[in-house]
Amino acid sequence: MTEQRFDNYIGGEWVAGSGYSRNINPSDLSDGLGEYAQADAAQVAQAIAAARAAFPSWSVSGIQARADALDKVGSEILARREELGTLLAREEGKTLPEAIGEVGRAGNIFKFFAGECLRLAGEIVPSVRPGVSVEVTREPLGVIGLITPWNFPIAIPAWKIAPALAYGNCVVFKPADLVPGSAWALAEIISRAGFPAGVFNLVMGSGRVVGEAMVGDKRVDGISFTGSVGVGRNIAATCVARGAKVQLEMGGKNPQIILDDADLKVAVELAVQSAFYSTGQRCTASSRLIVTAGIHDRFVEAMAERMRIIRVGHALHSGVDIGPVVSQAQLEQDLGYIDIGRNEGARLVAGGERVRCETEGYFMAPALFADSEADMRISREEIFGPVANVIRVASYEEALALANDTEFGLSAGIATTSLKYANHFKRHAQAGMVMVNLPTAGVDYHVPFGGRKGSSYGPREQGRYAQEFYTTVKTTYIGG
Ligand SMILES: NC(=O)C1=CN([C@@H]2O[C@H](COP(=O)(O)OP(=O)(O)OC[C@H]3O[C@@H](n4cnc5c(N)ncnc54)[C@H](OP(=O)(O)O)[C@@H]3O)[C@@H](O)[C@H]2O)C=CC1
Ligand SMILES: O=C(O)CCC(=O)C(=O)O
Repeated sequence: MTEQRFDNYIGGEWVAGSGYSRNINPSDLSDGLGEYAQADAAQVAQAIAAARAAFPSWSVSGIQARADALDKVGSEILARREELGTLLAREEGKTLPEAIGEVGRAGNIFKFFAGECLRLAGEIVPSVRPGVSVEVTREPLGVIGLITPWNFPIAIPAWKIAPALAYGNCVVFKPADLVPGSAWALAEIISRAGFPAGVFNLVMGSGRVVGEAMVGDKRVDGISFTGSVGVGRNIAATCVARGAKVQLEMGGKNPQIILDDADLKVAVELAVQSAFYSTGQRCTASSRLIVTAGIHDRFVEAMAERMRIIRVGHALHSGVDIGPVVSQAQLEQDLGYIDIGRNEGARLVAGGERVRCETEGYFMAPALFADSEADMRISREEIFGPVANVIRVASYEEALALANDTEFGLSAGIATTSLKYANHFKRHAQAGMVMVNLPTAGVDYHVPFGGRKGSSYGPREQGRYAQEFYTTVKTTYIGG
């Protein structure tokens, strides 16, 4: 039976791809979600031209119209949360409750930025010259290329598309080839929300073809990217060379410190959440559990006990805690790190093997290593799967030093009942986001998101801080 075909959206029209690729359910490889268009470079150029043509009038469009359209998108996403969550869980493999939660987040983001349209403010400041006044205002950046990863198929697109449109930009959006279904559903909602033709365009296809064509095109004024460090750095190099604005969200090797005085139950629960939920496929996941000696053995034992009741299975089945890994390549990467950890001399406490379920999919048991050292590859490299390791330290000071000893700086967590250590950590953790007695993953949608060092580049995403990337500042001097 032939599967339904889903086309690109360019200049207000649905346009057939130059080819199609099949979207497959990682929980059940016999389940196809449809065939999704693959754009070629010519179609990308067409989408950029449509966005450029729409920009002059959209950039000065009324804020009420923008707010209404964004609010409509948000309302429809929220109303269809279960259906869209099912689609998302089916194509990406996170569990249904996680997927419905992500869809809810996407809906709320559109509603938040509907409000932000009305709140964009400027400044009037006195001049140092008599008889002159100075205005500082924000204007849209222009045409923005958005490149998103597979691990949050609707929330990450939402937190890039909504602010881009709210502040008057036109968008060319390239979702990850592994998860075009949620992106297409979002585009379809946007196509009916009242945005003029060309303001929003969807071009599906591979990073090598579609992504590179967008990044290299001089008519694209800015690129916002989330994904791997290697791809992000190449994108930045191209953008900087041609003077385009660039915003990157990349990897993490987020530390989770557990101090002797932590509540053991709280510590275990947040470590399980940070390391294994969403199959560990979050840039905010923690795969580095840094534990002080006084609680270390009790913590490892309690983790092993807790992991025994984690249920791995089909993302749509009830009672499942952790769905499959997203793809064969990612599964091989995760299992490869199990071998690397073993070969480095770390002790595998639990999990790490493939799991057979009633359907054929990319299932693996979450894995915990102990007795690992800070300089091992499993302690330093982002794994992006359900694999965590415990590093024993003697003191809070050693824990903090290790937490900061990484090329990344996205999220950092501490489990402690000590206000003194919590406050010190909050101040000295070299990360964009700090979590006290909470998992390193799982963030709010209305406050800044992003990191330091190798994790991020450019202005923060989300909340009102998003305007830093999606607008450009103008200073106007007015004489008498
Ligand atoms: N920080 C995060 O949230 C994420 C981090 N990662 C990390 O990256 C690793 C690999 O995942 P992967 O999906 O391959 O990540 P990538 O960085 O390859 O993909 C992210 C996005 O960039 C696109 N892309 C790929 N190559 C190019 C290019 N040359 N020019 C422009 N765009 C491009 C991808 O397209 P397409 O996939 O369609 O080809 C996708 O849309 C993971 O194991 C994990 O470590 C991955 C996902 C999210
Ligand atoms: O932890 C979260 O809520 C967000 C994580 C995220 O954005 C990511 O993994 O890319």
